[in-house]
Amino acid sequence: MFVLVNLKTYPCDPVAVAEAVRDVNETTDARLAVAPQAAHLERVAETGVETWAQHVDPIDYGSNTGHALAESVAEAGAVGTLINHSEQRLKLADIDGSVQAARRADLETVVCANNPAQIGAAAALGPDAVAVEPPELIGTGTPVSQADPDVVEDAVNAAAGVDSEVSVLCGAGISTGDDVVAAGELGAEGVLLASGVAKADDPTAALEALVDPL
Ligand SMILES: O=C[C@H](O)COP(=O)(O)O
Repeated sequence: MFVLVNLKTYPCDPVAVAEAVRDVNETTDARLAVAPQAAHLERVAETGVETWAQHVDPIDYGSNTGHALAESVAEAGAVGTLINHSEQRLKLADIDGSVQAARRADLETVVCANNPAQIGAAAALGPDAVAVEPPELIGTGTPVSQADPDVVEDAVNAAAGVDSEVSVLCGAGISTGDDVVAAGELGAEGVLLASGVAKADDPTAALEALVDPL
């Protein structure tokens, strides 16, 4: 299972969480990675953890003030990027452009979507993976894999119907090992989570509990 920890803009210490993700990754067969804010990418990548960006824009080098250029994100140490997170929604054409920009910079891609129909559309753009996240469950601690299993299964089927090479993650409310196991049983190859680790008093303990049953 792929466990991708998004730090959003939570007021956590990004390096401390990155070190926890790096260390717990050494103890498990699961693949763990962390997605800090753009301003923290370099410091996080220096810990040796697998580092992801939270977003890249559909742009090339040039006059694009305030945008995230895929090449710069890669130079800062990211090996992958989220695209179209529920908190950073893009138009379809811009999702396509961001996937292409990420590919140009050799960044792995996870395109997020609200529901199975959007997952099918996202999969058609050729990302490495898609992540289904019902917005109403994000940050609630109510896990999508248990509260809304149909949305995960339907997303897995929607992606498979478009491109069987695109793997499916699920996210929203995932915070325990049981939630991750449930996601796997529904066909997800990974989970995207944030508050369960970024807001934990002890991120290492939270991560250990997440991967314990895997
Ligand atoms: O990127 C992560 C997702 O939005 C899930 O967030 P959450 O684990 O706090 O529900």
